This record gives sequence, C-alpha cells and structure tokens, in this order.
Amino acid sequence: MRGVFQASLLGLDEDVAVGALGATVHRTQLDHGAWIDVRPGWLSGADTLFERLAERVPWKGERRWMYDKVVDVPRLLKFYEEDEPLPDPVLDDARRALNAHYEEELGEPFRTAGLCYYRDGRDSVAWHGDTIGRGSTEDTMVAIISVGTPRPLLLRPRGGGHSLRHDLGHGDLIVMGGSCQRTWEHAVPKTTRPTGPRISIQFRPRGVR
Ligand SMILES: O=C(O)CCC(=O)C(=O)O
Ligand SMILES: [Fe+2]
Repeated sequence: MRGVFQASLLGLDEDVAVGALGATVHRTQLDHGAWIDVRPGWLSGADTLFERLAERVPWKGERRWMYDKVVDVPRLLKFYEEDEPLPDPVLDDARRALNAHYEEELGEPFRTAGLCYYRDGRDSVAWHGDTIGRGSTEDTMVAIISVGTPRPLLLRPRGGGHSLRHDLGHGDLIVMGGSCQRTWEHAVPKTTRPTGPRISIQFRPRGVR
C-alpha cells in the first residue's frame, strides 16, 4: 500500500468519539442558495479511526469509462447502503448526531455512507456535484467527515469562479447544503507534494449520490 500512515507509531491511540455540534458549527452562506457548515475537529481520536477504517473496510478499486477508455478511479471506495452495517460503531454515533442536528432542516435523515480512501497525493476526485439522483434537482445536504492527513476540499460555483479551500482531515466535519450540489462543484485535487493518506466518510439522504 502506498503512503503508510504512522498513527500507531505516533502513539495515537485515543478513544474515538463524536463531539458537540450545536453552536460549534459555523455556517457560510454561498451564492445561488448554497451554504456550507464547518465544524473543525468534530471527531476526537480521528487518527485511530483512520487506522481502523483503513484495515476493516473492504476497499475496492474501481475502473470507469472516461471518454473513450477505461481508467482507474484514483481513490479506493466503499459504499454502504442504508441498511448495511457501518464498519465502525462511531460512524453510527456520527450519523445519529448529524440527524439530531440536521433532520428538521433537511426534512429527512442521512442514511447512506460513502467512503473514499485517498492513499497519497496521486489520489483525487475531479470537479463534480453529487448529482446522481435528487441532488441534481432539489436542495439537499451531504455531510463529510475526514480522518487522516488533511487534504484540500475545493468548492467553486458551477461554470467557474473563485474557489474556496478547506483543508479537511483529523476529524473535521463539513456539510454542503442548500443548492450546493447543483449550483457548486467540489474537488480534492491531486498534489505532487508528499501527502499522507486521508479517508472521507460522506453521509447522504436516500436517493442522493
Ligand atoms: O473526499 C471528499 O471529501 C469528497 C468526496 C466526494 O466529493 C464524493 O465522493 O462525492
Ligand atoms: Fe462529491
């Protein structure tokens, strides 16, 4: 495996737990009816969780058609459907806490969990909105927890414009809401700088992907 993460060597063996939400969540209103909420360091023991997920999740490398050829998707993936058991109990706690905080505003619960494993700077996700499903036509929310080494998540208005950057890792939470999936795009760019691995956990409502 590329990019070994040295949490255990660093003695990072803390309990893993979700923190408070409430007033610790900071909302930024974006153009076109989009917003983002950021809650740095929401999970404590996040590097321990990184190690557990890296080991326990049945990661899959995927290949996809890109224009006229089949290419490797540059990250490892595992998607948990709404009835599938999550790979760590703290992810159940996280989803429950997110639902307690957001369900009234969202009008429905977060249900599925998509996991991405960025092994090093060669792994990435290109500019996109989560528009497979209802995100292409309706306001919704996607909540992302990041563990391991921070990587920049960039956001820009669809069609171009100045991009916003959030370096997300070590238990940070970001929630993209309102029209964000259809009026904005997000990406985790590749980097040639030496970069440790990061795992992101995306919670989404039913029918959003
Ligand atoms: O890793 C991230 O934070 C973003 C992942 C993402 O955008 C996606 O899987 O749709
Ligand atoms: Fe996405």
